[in-house]
Amino acid sequence: MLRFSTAGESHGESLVATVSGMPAGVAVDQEFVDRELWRRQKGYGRGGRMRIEKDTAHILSGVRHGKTIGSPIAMVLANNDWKNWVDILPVEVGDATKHKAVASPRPGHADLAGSLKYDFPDARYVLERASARESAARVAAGAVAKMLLRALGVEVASHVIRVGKAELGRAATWEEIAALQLKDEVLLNCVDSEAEAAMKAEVDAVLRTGDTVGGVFEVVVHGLPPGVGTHANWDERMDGLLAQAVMSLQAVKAVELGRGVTAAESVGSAVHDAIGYEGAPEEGRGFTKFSREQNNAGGIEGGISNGEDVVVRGYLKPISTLRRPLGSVSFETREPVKAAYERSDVCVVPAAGVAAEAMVALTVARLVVEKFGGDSLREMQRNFNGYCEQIRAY
Ligand SMILES: Cc1cc2nc3c(=O)[nH]c(=O)nc-3n(C[C@H](O)[C@H](O)[C@H](O)COP(=O)(O)O)c2cc1C
Ligand SMILES: C=C(O[C@@H]1CC(C(=O)O)=C[C@@H](OP(=O)(O)O)[C@H]1O)C(=O)O
Repeated sequence: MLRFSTAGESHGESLVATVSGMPAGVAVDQEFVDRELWRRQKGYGRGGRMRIEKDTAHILSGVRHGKTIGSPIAMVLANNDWKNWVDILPVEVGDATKHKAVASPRPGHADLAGSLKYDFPDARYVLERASARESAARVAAGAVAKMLLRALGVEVASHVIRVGKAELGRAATWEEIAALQLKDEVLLNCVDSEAEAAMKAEVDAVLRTGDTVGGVFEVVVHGLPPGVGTHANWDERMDGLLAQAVMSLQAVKAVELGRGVTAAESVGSAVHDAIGYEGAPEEGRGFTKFSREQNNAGGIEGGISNGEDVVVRGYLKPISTLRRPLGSVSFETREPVKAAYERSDVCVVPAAGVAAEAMVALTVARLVVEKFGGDSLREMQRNFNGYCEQIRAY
């Protein structure tokens, strides 16, 4: 089984990611991993921390001469900011000001719920791990999953379709989304420059007023054959697994598959994707002779991939750290105070999209490993190609 986990606090020495269950023989491209990490750091609206960090994954194990060897892959990502925090982090309980204590919890962050749960006098202990700094480690792990998927012809990419009230307002093609990932400048990771300018204006507005803004990203998986995931058990359905994976990202508050949200207010005949035969789909890899003219299902029916692009949207709430903070209560005096403010992002939709690509890639890779098996990539490719041949002949 393909599994991954992360460790590390935002201002601790390093983040760690481990990935196990990868077949042997997958080429690991360090440049690709670091470019994925670079993409997660970008986007208009990020705070000062992104000028301090330059993320790179140091691979410690599981790779030899540039290829996976079937053993767990461990990666370390240094936190450059750590050196500015070494005297601060070993917190002595009680001295709030000296130790960057966060003693007036921020509504929307993990501060209050986490302090209550773990019996901490100071939310610093909680927010260090709650911080989306952790998503950098997920992106390193996701890059490895992407390299496995790529070896089978499956690609994962994302774009931004809403920031605040500004939206893309049209469907983007796979080619447009794929081309975005190659750009050397990232503004809001939107395929349309006019919509992107409107999104930038949303960020500028909150920058002026000391507020924050959320939005929606879309992750697309291209080239996945039908038959990955299963309807047979609730916890093996691809839709459920993707929803959990993307929802687990910091600040994501809703996940949509295909046109799931608008489908709820439409009639069936307007939603479902009629099935044709002998017409190769315009997009996709033409795995079978069955075709669809539209993809409202988002590439999944019955928890099983149907051969169309898998389309997952993540809805982000606005960032909770506000320059003009909401009301809170002091942990020390229990008096009403303004919530804590510290350096913060104001818009992270493009970065969250990149982190969600990683989560989607890891989820799809896990299901692909389960379906096609194999201890080496060669064995897996043989199984994969044999299955593709079988469904072509269906
Ligand atoms: C890429 C990324 C960067 C983030 N940066 C910040 C930030 O600078 N300040 C902040 O308050 N929240 C930030 N967040 C969101 C918090 O981490 C998140 O709201 C918090 O951990 C509570 O979790 P929840 O929103 O999922 O309930 C960021 C989220 C992502 C995905
Ligand atoms: C460090 C990252 O994002 C951080 C996520 C984050 C939060 O509360 O989630 C708060 C901020 O941390 P800091 O106070 O150190 O600036 C962000 O910068 C990152 O994305 O790599």
